[in-house]
Amino acid sequence: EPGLPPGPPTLPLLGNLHIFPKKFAHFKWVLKVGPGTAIVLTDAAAVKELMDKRSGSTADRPPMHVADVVAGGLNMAVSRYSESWRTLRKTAHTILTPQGSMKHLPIQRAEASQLLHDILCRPEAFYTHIRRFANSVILSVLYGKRAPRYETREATAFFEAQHEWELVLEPGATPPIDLIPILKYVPERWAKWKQDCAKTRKMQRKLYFGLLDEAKERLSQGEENGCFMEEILAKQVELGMDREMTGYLGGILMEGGSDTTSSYLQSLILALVAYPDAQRKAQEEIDHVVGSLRMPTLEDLEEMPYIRAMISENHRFRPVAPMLIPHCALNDEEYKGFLIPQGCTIFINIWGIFHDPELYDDPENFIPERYLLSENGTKPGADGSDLRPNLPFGAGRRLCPGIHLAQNSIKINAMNLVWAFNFTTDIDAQGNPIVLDTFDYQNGLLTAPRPFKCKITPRSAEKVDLIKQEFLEAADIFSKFEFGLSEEDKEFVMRSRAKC
Ligand code: HEM
Repeated sequence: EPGLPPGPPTLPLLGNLHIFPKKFAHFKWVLKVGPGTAIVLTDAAAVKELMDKRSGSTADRPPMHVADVVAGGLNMAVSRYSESWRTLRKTAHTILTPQGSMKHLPIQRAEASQLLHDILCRPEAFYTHIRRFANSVILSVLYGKRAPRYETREATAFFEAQHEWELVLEPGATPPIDLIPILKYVPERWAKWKQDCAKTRKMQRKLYFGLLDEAKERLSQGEENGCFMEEILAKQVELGMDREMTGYLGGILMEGGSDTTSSYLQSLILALVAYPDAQRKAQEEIDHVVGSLRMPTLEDLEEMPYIRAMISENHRFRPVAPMLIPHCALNDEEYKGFLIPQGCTIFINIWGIFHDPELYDDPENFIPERYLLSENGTKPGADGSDLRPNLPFGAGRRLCPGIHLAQNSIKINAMNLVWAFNFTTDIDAQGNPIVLDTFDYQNGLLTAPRPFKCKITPRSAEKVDLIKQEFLEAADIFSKFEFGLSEEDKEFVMRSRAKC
């Protein structure tokens, strides 16, 4: 089409939907998605100009009928640029400020100490320990109620609801309703997608509103513990938040905060195993700054440039959301002579940017040192001025509102893990090393490494003692978040403490 950037030829109706990459995408130009146009930005200068500077024009999301059916348009991450989105977003910001997020540091640290302890007890289950950690932190921060086990009722209900939701969202899972709106009117008995949406809606509502009501109940009983929902409930009218919005805000923050944080940490472990030199350097640094007689604290990170570089490198190497979440143009925009038409979908291909050999030396390898050379890790002579450290968290007005909370979790755990353990290649039943494939990732908007095997061993007896001690001391903090635990949960809590 005249004025649009160059793109591949299109098929009638479905446009380029058939070639839309399901795997890690690394592509540049325009795709036609149905009758609408989709533009992929793989250029930091374009992201800065169009997504950051002209964010007022590019902060919409593409229409998504299934999201309206499942969450009544109140799922903040995919909802249109609307009055209700602004209210949800403003409410999230009032609580998730840098200071607000620091308020939750004690429970984040306590949960991080359980993560170390869980890994110590059952290293082979590290992958689900991490998932539990991330979910329990966000449950505690939002609703004041933790999940001591991966199998704890709320954690399971969340993972199951999330799984259904992801199935609904998977490309090809639903007919192209947003392109052919008449499909909306097919009766439910002939439209499996409608049944799937109804099921997802039911599961999400049961969990989100159930947790909200429990927090409300505890508040009325004078059992508050400073969680996010208590603050919202106290200011509900002033914030313009009704019950529906409050329920769905909790839901999206849980969705946004759970598997993203765990994906990051799972990728970090994958990288540490695959790049033993980087692991060794991080360990040397932390041993020098922290030693074996105490656990690391957030303040220590200031003295650990290598570990800070490793954290940035992990975001670059395996970004959790390689294409962010698609944006949509509210107005026609022009960029370098090309038209970005109103209503077009905009993918921000940060994967492509982060793996651009023009910007990075040897981009396909995990090399923390690059972030010691320049703030954005770019190679000598390359212009990195259009990049910014929080690019993995999104762009413009859609920038991740959970960024401060997420960064605290990442920092604490990155330090803890390299301080506590050696991560090495495991061997299979025949005694051969299990070589990890650092490309073996789950597909989707959000990605995570598929479960993988590695060997995790504590680095010293002193460290084992410190982990146990810190975990025992965390019991006090946990007790404020342990409500309505099942018998199995209680037994696990007792048993794991006794094991110390
Ligand atoms: C490693 C951790 C995390 C990463 C890498 C991450 C990344 C992202 C990205 C890339 C987006 C899309 C931004 C865009 O479209 O431009 C996003 C949106 C969002 N994130 Fe996060 N996130 C993380 C953790 C969290 C946490 C802990 C929370 C909640 C406390 C959260 C809540 C959200 C929400 C609600 C949105 C939707 C915002 C909107 O559309 O207005 N995220 N995140």
